[in-house]
Amino acid sequence: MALPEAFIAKYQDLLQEESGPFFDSLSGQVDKGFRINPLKADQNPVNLDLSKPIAWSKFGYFGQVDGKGVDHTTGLVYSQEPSAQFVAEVLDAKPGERVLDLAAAPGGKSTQLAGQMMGQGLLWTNEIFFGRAKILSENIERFGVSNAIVSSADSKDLAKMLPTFFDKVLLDAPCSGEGMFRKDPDAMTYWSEGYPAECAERTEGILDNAVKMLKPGGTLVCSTCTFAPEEDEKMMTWLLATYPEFELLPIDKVEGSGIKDGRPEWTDGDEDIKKTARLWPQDLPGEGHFVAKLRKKDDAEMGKAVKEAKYAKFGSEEESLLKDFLAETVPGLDAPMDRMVRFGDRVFLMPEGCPAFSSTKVKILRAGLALGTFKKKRFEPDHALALAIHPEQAKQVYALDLDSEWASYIHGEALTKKLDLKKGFVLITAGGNGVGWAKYVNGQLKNFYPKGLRF
Ligand SMILES: C[S@@+](CC[C@H](N)C(=O)[O-])C[C@H]1O[C@@H](n2cnc3c(N)ncnc32)[C@H](O)[C@@H]1O
Repeated sequence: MALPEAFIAKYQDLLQEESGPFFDSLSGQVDKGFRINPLKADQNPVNLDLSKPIAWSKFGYFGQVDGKGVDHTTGLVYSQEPSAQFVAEVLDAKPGERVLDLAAAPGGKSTQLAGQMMGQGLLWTNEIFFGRAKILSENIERFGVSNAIVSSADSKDLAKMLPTFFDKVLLDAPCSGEGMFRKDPDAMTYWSEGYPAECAERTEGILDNAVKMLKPGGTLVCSTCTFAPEEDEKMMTWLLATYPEFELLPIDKVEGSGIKDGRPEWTDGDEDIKKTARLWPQDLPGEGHFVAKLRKKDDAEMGKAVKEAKYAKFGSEEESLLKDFLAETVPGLDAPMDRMVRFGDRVFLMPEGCPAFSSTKVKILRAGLALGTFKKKRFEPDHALALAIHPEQAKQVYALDLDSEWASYIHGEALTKKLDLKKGFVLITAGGNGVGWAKYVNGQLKNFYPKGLRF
């Protein structure tokens, strides 16, 4: 791998005698990782080995996921580079909190935060580019997240809509990506000597909006996957000088992990910057990352109050259709009528304390848990519901035989089988977790696995 000459010169100068091991590590092997999803009922993977845990990630392991295997398809695992798994651990979202992931696609950190929140509270996950937001939304669905709003918006429009709304905000900034040179050599083609400064300018603009959405007393985590001080330590120095209501918080570097302090000498020399964290590929089995944790002081200004969403009541015919569906298909689901809302023909179970969607500039791709769709005199379950519930919440369940039935189900085929089931919807499971729906009719399980996902 030929590193850009200006990159070599820059890090020889910054790292001095450490630069040898640093450059050597960039031609070393890439360590792959994944996380187990604590939202799922059965947390024992079918095909993955859990013998190599990642020290800094509660549900993280070293290993490579098969993107077409049972573990990935049921949302039991999320494939994520080991160092990247440290970021959400630092934010440490709690059940019941309001959490924003501002630059979230494809969803590595958002799915990890969702696992910390265990379905309680509100996870707002945003991506500026609509195409990437769609991928984020699919990953949120596969992971079985029921309390997320997925949006596509510029941070300035989101900040107008949600001032001082969140307990915790993550900005995983779009950066110069130097930390990914080894994993993704294409990242080098975008790089030039001036690129980190350009990225830093963009990040300042995003941070101007991120800080507005955080409550007084709230926590902000900023991360990058670059080594560039312009986007890391210097960015934090800029933030603290521009927003004096913020202070740095120390990060637990997990003894023995190889995670290092930030470098005061690469910014204004203030020793406080050591509270930030650097993950270097020469020090640990992972790619390059930077993480900073900050607190907005309690006496910081509050923004204008954000209105809570109000939902229209269902007509009596629709309400009874919906109630019958829930009783006959997912009797174990806690779905109060006052949190259900209809968008077109689809019905969603909204997260608690959801704000009103008051800006047309903020496009909402997913709101809470999609329950299903009204079809004339019927109600059909949504694929998202199969991934979000545990098998014991469903009235009828059929566990696929992984050797003889998995491939045909995922391919969209019906299964002909005499089963002790009533006519109606059946949750199909694989490896102990929901993977989709089927309808049992006349000794046949009609396949409801979405056409766009079949393989
Ligand atoms: C480092 S990536 C996020 C990775 C993600 N957090 C994860 O863990 O999967 C940064 C994201 O910022 C988005 N982005 C680019 N320009 C942006 C801008 N001006 N404002 C907000 N986000 C932006 C990129 O499209 C990209 O998805």
